[in-house]
Amino acid sequence: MSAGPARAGAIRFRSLTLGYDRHPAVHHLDGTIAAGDLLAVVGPNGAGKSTLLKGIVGEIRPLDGAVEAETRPGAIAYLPQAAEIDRSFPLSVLDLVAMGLWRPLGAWRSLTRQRPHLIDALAAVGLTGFEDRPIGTLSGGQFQRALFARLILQDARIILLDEPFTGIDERTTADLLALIRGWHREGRTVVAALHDLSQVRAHFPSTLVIARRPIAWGSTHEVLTPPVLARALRLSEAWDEAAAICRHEAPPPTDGSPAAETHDHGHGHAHHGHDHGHAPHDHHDHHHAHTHHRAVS
Ligand SMILES: Nc1ncnc2c1ncn2[C@@H]1O[C@H](COP(=O)(O)OP(=O)(O)OP(=O)(O)O)[C@@H](O)[C@H]1O
Repeated sequence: MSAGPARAGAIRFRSLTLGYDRHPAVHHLDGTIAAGDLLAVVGPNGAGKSTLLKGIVGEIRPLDGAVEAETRPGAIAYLPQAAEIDRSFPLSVLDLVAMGLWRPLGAWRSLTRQRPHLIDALAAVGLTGFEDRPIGTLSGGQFQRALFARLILQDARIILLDEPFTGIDERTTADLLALIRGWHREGRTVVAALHDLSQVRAHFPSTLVIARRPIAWGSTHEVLTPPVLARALRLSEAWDEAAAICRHEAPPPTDGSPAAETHDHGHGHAHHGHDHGHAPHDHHDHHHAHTHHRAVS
């Protein structure tokens, strides 16, 4: 891990602890996602994968430590889990995809000149001719394609995907994986929370295994081993939801260094809410010592 500010496209964690209502959900994560990495985040249900992505994009603020990434508006694109996206809003496919241009253009600028880009993005996801369809009439796979078209237009250097293939048909999954590989070839940083380990092995060169805390981080073939997965499951099952105590671990290797499991070193310390003293969703608390920190590269 380098000592300077996070390089453009890189994401650095400094003893990061994230949580809700003062209960930590991800503990003491240290390390750097290298610019241009294609990283899978895997772990049992409730392991903190979604929480980590929300912490990176700044939707929730650290209880402790920091995330450092590029601060330029639009530098990070984030696709939440399908369940978190409201499809009942009366938007056309074109309107939905055009939202990807809000950052570069502003919400109310004319899209007329951008229409060719929108049409190209729809073609890239196999939705040519769907421009005027209300989003509520799309199948799950078609809706996910439209969201990927929006990501194309966002043109972000860092792309975060939360379970992008859950409930999605095989053909759509294959097409969207091809888009992700294209983003990787373009040098973008892609981080995806995933649960299909064979998919991870086939398409993602690096993997971070978490179970509320980092278990292993490195090249996928070194990380996705039976002992690591068994340990993640064991720790996850043993997790006490009510606990406000965590154990600090040695940081896992990052940036392509050989994978290794992380180990407890018995340094338990308190994570009581009053030690941190702020509501995680209060984005206006400028006085708190542990604000979400996104360093300019
Ligand atoms: N908005 C919230 N408020 C309170 N607790 C939450 C909230 N969102 C998540 N949690 C809790 O944080 C922990 C981590 O959840 P998270 O959704 O990050 O896990 P995950 O690995 O993405 O799980 P899954 O694979 O089931 O989606 C869980 O105990 C969950 O109940």
